[in-house]
Amino acid sequence: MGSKPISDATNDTGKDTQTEVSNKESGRAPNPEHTEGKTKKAKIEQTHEQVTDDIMHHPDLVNPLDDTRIDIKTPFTKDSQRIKGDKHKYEYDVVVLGAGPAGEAAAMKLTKSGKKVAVIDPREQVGGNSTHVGTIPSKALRQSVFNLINFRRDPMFTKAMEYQQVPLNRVLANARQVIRNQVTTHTRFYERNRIDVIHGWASFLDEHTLNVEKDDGVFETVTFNKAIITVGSRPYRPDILDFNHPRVFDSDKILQMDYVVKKIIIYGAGVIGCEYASIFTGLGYKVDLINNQNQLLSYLDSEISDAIAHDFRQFGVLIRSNEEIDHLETHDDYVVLHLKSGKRIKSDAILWSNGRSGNTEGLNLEAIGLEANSRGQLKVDDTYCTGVENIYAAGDVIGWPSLASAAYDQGRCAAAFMVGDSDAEPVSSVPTGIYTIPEISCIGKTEQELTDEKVPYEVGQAFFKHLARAQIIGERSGVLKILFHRDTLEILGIHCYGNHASEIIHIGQAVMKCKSNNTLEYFVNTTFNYPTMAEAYRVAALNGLNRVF
Ligand SMILES: Cc1cc2nc3c(=O)[nH]c(=O)nc-3n(C[C@H](O)[C@H](O)[C@H](O)COP(=O)(O)OP(=O)(O)OC[C@H]3O[C@@H](n4cnc5c(N)ncnc54)[C@H](O)[C@@H]3O)c2cc1C
Ligand SMILES: NC(=O)c1ccc[n+]([C@@H]2O[C@H](COP(=O)([O-])OP(=O)(O)OC[C@H]3O[C@@H](n4cnc5c(N)ncnc54)[C@H](O)[C@@H]3O)[C@@H](O)[C@H]2O)c1
Repeated sequence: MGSKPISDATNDTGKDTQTEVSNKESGRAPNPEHTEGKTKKAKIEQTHEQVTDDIMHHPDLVNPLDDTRIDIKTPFTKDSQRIKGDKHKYEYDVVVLGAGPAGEAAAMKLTKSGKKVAVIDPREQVGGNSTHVGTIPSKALRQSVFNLINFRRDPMFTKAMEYQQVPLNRVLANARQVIRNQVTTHTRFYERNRIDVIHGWASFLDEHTLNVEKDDGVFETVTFNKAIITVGSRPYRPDILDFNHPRVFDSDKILQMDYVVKKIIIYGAGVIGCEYASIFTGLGYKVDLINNQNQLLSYLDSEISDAIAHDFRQFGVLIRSNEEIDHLETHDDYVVLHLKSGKRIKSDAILWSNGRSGNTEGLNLEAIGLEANSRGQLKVDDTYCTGVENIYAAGDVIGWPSLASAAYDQGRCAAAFMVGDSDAEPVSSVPTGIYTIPEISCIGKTEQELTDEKVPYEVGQAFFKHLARAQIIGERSGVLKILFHRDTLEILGIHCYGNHASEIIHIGQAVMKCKSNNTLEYFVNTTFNYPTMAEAYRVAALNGLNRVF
């Protein structure tokens, strides 16, 4: 049965979140195949008739001046070839479950490889949790808050502007617009690539059949030769908390917060907890950040972890380390968090940000002989194949690293393995990009790891406050650290703290990827634009070389 799990109420359909943009609002006709399937099929058939065997032309390329079709010289899979697909008795060559980044990348790779593809998702819009409740709204919200902070800091405006707290859902106005734009862009990708998007909850009937439950309670079956499960994840909700209470939030529900608070508890100091700590302090809230461990984001380079903890304290975050929830007391206008250590914290609201679970329980995995782990995640091999040979999985539903960036690449790779690409490689190295204020980004090894492995490394540092560009744009804190082998000068790790860190890291990543040229000398022997933030690499490289004797 493809019934929606009750605990998913706010997560996966996203219908009751205010970030969901209706088709009406976005000005786009609803896509569902169940309402327009016949018309679309007719259109596709018409296009096939227009494709003659001797001329290769793309049906989407039309000369804007005279409306004639533009011939293309390179080989192109004609629709007539594409929709015939592989030789089998099923409706689709491949069905993709979930239209988030992993599902989209898989679908695009498959359709470009000549497969007939359908994507199933219960949301009315494509984009997945990433676009509707995860990456996109949180990053757009962060940008609005970042702008607000800079606005308040600028002496030209501070006198004129009486600072007031603004409810979160008002600050989200910009995020809603970004979501609309993203949905429009991605909807076009599916349309242009002639991928059928079916709206409904998918669950397995057997290894080649899905049951799809539509909004109106109508069920439909879809048959497929192969499938990719990219159903993503949702916030983990422990039974001891009542998420229906208006003062208890998770990272999905927080986007609906429509009242102003003075103080908020964030339980869980992972990436989501830390990013929201920045957002809330930027809005002027007092934050109690409850960390189960003794260090913030303990997998980071410890200097960077110390730096973010220091800046959080400066901005009014009270970090409470090594704490664990006992229970939560809820009242109409406040909550009290009771910790196992005996502490009690009173606050206007609580944001629970302690982990996520894979969306597998509604999939009826038993019907295909698969089982998810205790976090709802699926196990896959190096080709993203599950234990069932025609069923693959990618993105958050397989666990590591649970990032939109990696989900997209995993989806594309899973599809590449599925179609037998000889150069396909699983995703193995992913940079960290944490959008706190300031940002954090890293790639490669940390000092602690290199010390444990007894690698003779050295450190080169550049502090943003000394860079001309940073001074011009008003960056006060930030550092770029390059860790390199003191004998070979090979770059082993790059750690960046400061605004634009998530962009800056990619310069170093590119050099590290060039195996034979991966040395610190690249940054010394290359002229950088001036003034730029990228200049930090040259400054850090020279700083590091001065330590080598
Ligand atoms: C607050 C927050 C901030 C984040 N920030 C970042 C960031 O800055 N950078 C980054 O890289 N990552 C970030 N992430 C992580 C990122 O959002 C996820 O890694 C990404 O969404 C995973 O993509 P996915 O394709 O696996 O699944 P999702 O985006 O979760 O999409 C899965 C889709 O599957 C659908 N689905 C579920 N069940 C079914 C079913 N039975 N049948 C059909 N469809 C189904 C869902 O409706 C959903 O649309 C953030 C996450 C959160 C929560
Ligand atoms: N900028 C970014 O890249 C970004 C931003 C936000 C979120 N994310 C992704 O979202 C994911 C969730 O982040 P988070 O901060 O909520 O948590 P997290 O994954 O960092 O974990 C927080 C804590 O919850 C525990 N936990 C995780 N899943 C659990 C489950 N199902 N049941 C019980 N405990 C569980 C973990 O062991 C950990 O102690 C992360 O994997 C992160 O990669 C990324």
